Amino acid sequence: MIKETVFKSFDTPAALEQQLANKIASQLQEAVDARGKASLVVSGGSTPLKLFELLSMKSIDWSDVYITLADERWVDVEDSASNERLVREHLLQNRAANAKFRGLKNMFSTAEAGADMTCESLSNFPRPFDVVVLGMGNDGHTCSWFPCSAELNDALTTQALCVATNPTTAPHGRITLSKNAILNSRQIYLHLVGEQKLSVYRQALENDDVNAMPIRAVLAQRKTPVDVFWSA
Ligand SMILES: O=C1O[C@H](COP(=O)(O)O)[C@@H](O)[C@H](O)[C@H]1O
Repeated sequence: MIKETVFKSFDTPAALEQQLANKIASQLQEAVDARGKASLVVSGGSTPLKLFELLSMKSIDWSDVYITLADERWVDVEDSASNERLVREHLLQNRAANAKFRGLKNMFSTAEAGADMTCESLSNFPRPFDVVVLGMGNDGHTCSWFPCSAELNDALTTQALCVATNPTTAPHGRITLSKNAILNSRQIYLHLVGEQKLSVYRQALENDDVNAMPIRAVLAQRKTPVDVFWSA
């Protein structure tokens, strides 16, 4: 059984997004005030779009904020499946247009071939990350740590910043930040919407088998605070 830490429940996605955007913005600004720069790691998928839009309108020193992704599908950055495209269209706009974004995809034809360059490009990114926003799939994956992928163990154990993965139950080769990279952060938020995600989350708390549900690698650790934000 994994002991739950902070779980915040909201009646609507809009109420959640409002509060989470406020928290993230104030933590980023505090980081800028304390250290001159801040770093934010965001996830892709369908859940965070409205959050991105709210965040993009916050009045903080965006030119001192560095943003990257928790994972990326190895597709063209214009592709509808690209997480970078989502970030460019929904987050790097309004006031946040001044943020410094570093994507994970590069010119190599596969994630395996491009992984070293992606790790290298993140090597001088401000760390520990100030804020990491994770999502979770209905199979218990987070980032691109898929239960089905042969590279899961590598993603959960390597000291490298990122790893190429090839999920068999989801489309596209991918690049993902490693567990060590994700946990080297000051605050992690897990952003969940809907009853199905709640039920998957509750199931994840039942035991600590990370191979079955990789989100457990985040939920079971106590090194980095994890606040779960869930809305109906
Ligand atoms: O494949 C992915 O899925 C998860 C969850 O996505 P959602 O559509 O259910 O919000 C996401 O967190 C991850 O970044 C993405 O690449």
